[in-house]
Amino acid sequence: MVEIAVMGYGVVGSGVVEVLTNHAENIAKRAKEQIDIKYILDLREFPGSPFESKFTNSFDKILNDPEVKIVVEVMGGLNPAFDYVKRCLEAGKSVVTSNKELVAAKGAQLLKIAQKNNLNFLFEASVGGGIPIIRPISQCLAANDVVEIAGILNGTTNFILTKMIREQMTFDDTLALAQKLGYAERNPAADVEGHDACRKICILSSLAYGRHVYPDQVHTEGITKITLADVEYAAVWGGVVKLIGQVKMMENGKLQIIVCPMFIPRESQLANVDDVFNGIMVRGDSTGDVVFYGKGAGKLPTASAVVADVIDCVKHFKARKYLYWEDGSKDYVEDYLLNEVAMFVRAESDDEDLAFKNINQIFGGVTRLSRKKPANGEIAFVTDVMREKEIVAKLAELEPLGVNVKNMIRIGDL
Ligand SMILES: NC(=O)C1=CN([C@@H]2O[C@H](COP(=O)(O)OP(=O)(O)OC[C@H]3O[C@@H](n4cnc5c(N)ncnc54)[C@H](OP(=O)(O)O)[C@@H]3O)[C@@H](O)[C@H]2O)C=CC1
Ligand SMILES: N[C@@H](CC=O)C(=O)O
Repeated sequence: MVEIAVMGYGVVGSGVVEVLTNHAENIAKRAKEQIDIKYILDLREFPGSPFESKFTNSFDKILNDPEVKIVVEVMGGLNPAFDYVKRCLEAGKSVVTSNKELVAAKGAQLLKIAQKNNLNFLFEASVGGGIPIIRPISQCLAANDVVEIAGILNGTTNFILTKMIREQMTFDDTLALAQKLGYAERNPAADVEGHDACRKICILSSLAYGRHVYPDQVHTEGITKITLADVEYAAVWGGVVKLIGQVKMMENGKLQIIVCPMFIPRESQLANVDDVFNGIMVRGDSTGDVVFYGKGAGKLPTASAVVADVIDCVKHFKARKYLYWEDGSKDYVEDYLLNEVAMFVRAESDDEDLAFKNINQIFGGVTRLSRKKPANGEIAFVTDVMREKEIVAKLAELEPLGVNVKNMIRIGDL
């Protein structure tokens, strides 16, 4: 019998307890040991719960109980999660977490402590919810040099964009529904401002390239500026708008990494990834493109990934699973303004013909887009591929000529 503790009884934590309870027999067969939840840590009390006797609000009780060999951290956030996880590892307990904020900020440090103590620190659920992606990158694709990873990494924003496009639901109503369904972060700004997707691409990059990429090194934009006009222009252009996290290894050894909404062509494998689903494309030098698809958020899909890690810990008490990356460095990530990109631009002008005369002169030609029922003075176009800083400079030149930019969306080469 292996005793474990679950810290956090929210969406994911309650799912973990449910999966471990409902599938106890099969899980025991796969782990070759019975798994017992000895404690559930939460700030709240749950009177009448079938697990009432297991609840505690004392972390020390878990930390100081030598019978507890594995701790599942599903509280979220950095504090006190970092302190608790670090102390559990130092006390000889393996840790499983779904907390991407923690892994993206402190992964290298926690992996080092786990390695030093010959323990496991596993986080399959931290990227892609129920989709297996951490193991495939670290094990199944290990023979490849990873050329690029690009994906729809946030279920909430993909759900919002899908509902806005298909059902004309408002942003606020769709976000409220995503929260009710347990998809959104406790502070949903992390979803809609792109920080959650940023944390996930940082974890994937760190894993694929062996050095920590910190969230503040990644240029990140969310979906709050996307309007139905942009969605219509994407369709006219021949694609859809998706929030994408993308990383490529450059020849100079630096990473090109970004999180932002992109126009992606209808033929792209990611274009039809809708609702709460995530899609992650990993391009290996030997495999070519490998695409992972599934539910990226929600109670049971996420719990499934957490419990799989628990089983793996039980099976590997004496042999560490190899997950590791080194600390990062300041100059590891290329300035995003140096990236080569084509850009969709939506702007406003009093004189459309004059505006396009100036735009064509300054950009040396653009592709003009038009939609049915544009707003008064609305103009839209797609630039050729050039360094992003050149695009920004050219748009700045156009401003005094009466072209006021309303939104810019990168064209994804996916
Ligand atoms: N929801 C999802 O689909 C997914 C979530 N994740 C990640 O999993 C983690 C958990 O997410 P989720 O379950 O949705 O979050 P919830 O907010 O639903 O659950 C967190 C739980 O932890 C409890 N908690 C918070 N701080 C403490 C503390 N100091 N001591 C004890 N208990 C505490 C909370 O209690 P209280 O409510 O009383 O504050 C709450 O019950 C997050 O890191 C999230 O990013 C990952 C993949 C998918
Ligand atoms: N809020 C996240 C939850 C899973 O990681 C999302 O919507 O993807």
